[in-house]
Amino acid sequence: MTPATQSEPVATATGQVSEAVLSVRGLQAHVAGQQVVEHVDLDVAATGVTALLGRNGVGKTSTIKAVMGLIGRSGQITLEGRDIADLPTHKVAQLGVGYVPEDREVFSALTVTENLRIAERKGHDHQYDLVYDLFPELKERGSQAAGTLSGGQQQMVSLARALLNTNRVLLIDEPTKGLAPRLVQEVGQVLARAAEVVPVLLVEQNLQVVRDLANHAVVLTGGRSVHAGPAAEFLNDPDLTQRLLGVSTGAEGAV
Ligand SMILES: Nc1ncnc2c1ncn2[C@@H]1O[C@H](COP(=O)(O)OP(=O)(O)OP(=O)(O)O)[C@@H](O)[C@H]1O
Repeated sequence: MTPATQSEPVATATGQVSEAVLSVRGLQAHVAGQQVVEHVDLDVAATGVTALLGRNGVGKTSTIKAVMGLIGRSGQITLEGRDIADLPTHKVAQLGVGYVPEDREVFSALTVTENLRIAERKGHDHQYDLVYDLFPELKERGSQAAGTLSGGQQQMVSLARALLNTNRVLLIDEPTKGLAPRLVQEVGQVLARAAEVVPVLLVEQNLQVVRDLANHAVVLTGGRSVHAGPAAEFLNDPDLTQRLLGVSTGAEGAV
């Protein structure tokens, strides 16, 4: 008998991923009466990291917020084939869509441990072993007020809160923003380990981090998805990155 083979996500001719945990089609979203997402199609691959890229203000954060139901949206959003486009945020989270917001949103006055406790989702297993294995420092600093942590440490708390619950997919918005190079590397390593247990949609401006982590890339311009395909292929095309991101990336190793 032929052993069963694990199927790998394969990019189709249109650049979409044939095996996706989360799929978005024709997404539109509004903030303060303004249409900030015009037409986004994207697939988050069932394994590894899918990067959501684009220049400032093209709608990356708004796309993620729209998936979470945090801003008004229309279009198709499916999680493992289930329609979640009309669900409120708490239901989307309950179904296993984890969200790590750009501004980290830790509760400053609460301790690190309290920040984790408050993130425990009802009806889910809570993976404290995984979290403390990834972030030993958070155990050591359990009784410290989160507001007194450094930016990098607060980012760890934010990631840990999402990883605590068993997610089907994690949406992570600019986790390395404003961090010193050493911390960028540290966060990158944590993300790599996180992506071994849960597929990730990652908004990230640091293209070296994208190069290190992402298998697939979706690129937005002006609220629209305009490119999807293998991340390495995209990053190795200096003309395309210049046109879509405004930066020219070179061959392997040079971002
Ligand atoms: N609360 C708001 N009120 C008005 N306009 C907003 C608001 N939030 C976002 N926008 C606008 O929506 C557009 C998309 O913003 P969004 O934050 O989604 O882009 P982004 O690609 O994530 O940008 P960045 O990379 O700078 O974080 C921008 O033009 C932004 O100015």
